[in-house]
Amino acid sequence: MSSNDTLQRLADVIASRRAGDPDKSYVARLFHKGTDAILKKIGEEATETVMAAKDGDREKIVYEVADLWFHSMIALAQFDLSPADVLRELERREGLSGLEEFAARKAQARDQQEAP
Ligand SMILES: N=c1c2ncn([C@@H]3O[C@H](COP(=O)(O)OP(=O)(O)OP(=O)(O)O)[C@@H](O)[C@H]3O)c2ncn1[C@@H]1O[C@H](COP(=O)(O)O)[C@@H](O)[C@H]1O
Repeated sequence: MSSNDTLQRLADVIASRRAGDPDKSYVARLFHKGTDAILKKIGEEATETVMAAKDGDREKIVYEVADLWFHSMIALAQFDLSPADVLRELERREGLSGLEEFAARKAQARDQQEAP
């Protein structure tokens, strides 16, 4: 079983919770609270990830990144997106050096500024 399958299975459960009962499901409750509440959780989980990493606690890093991915997936669903969309973007970037991509973006911005 691939990790893509795991992400997609979780995405399916998350999608099924959009019409769920907020009293019976954590995900349904978060959807019910709305976008700001979802984004707040992402901020919290990102901070907790940073703190775990600063402590060098490998087990905690995995735990917090799982929380971060999970809440990011709820945000994706909130905007009708899925892990497949993110994986496609990562695949598009495959083999493209981050430094080259950065330089290309800078050059493009410069060209746009200089255009009459
Ligand atoms: N992967 C997860 C998952 N990861 C984390 N969490 C919940 O996310 C919350 C994380 O919040 P915190 O760490 O901040 O802990 P907290 O103190 O409970 O939250 P706050 O009071 O601080 O807001 C906890 O309540 C966790 O239980 C998750 N809840 C659900 N899932 C998956 O989603 C599925 C659907 O869940 P329900 O919608 O609850 O049925 C489950 O079967 C799981 O597969």
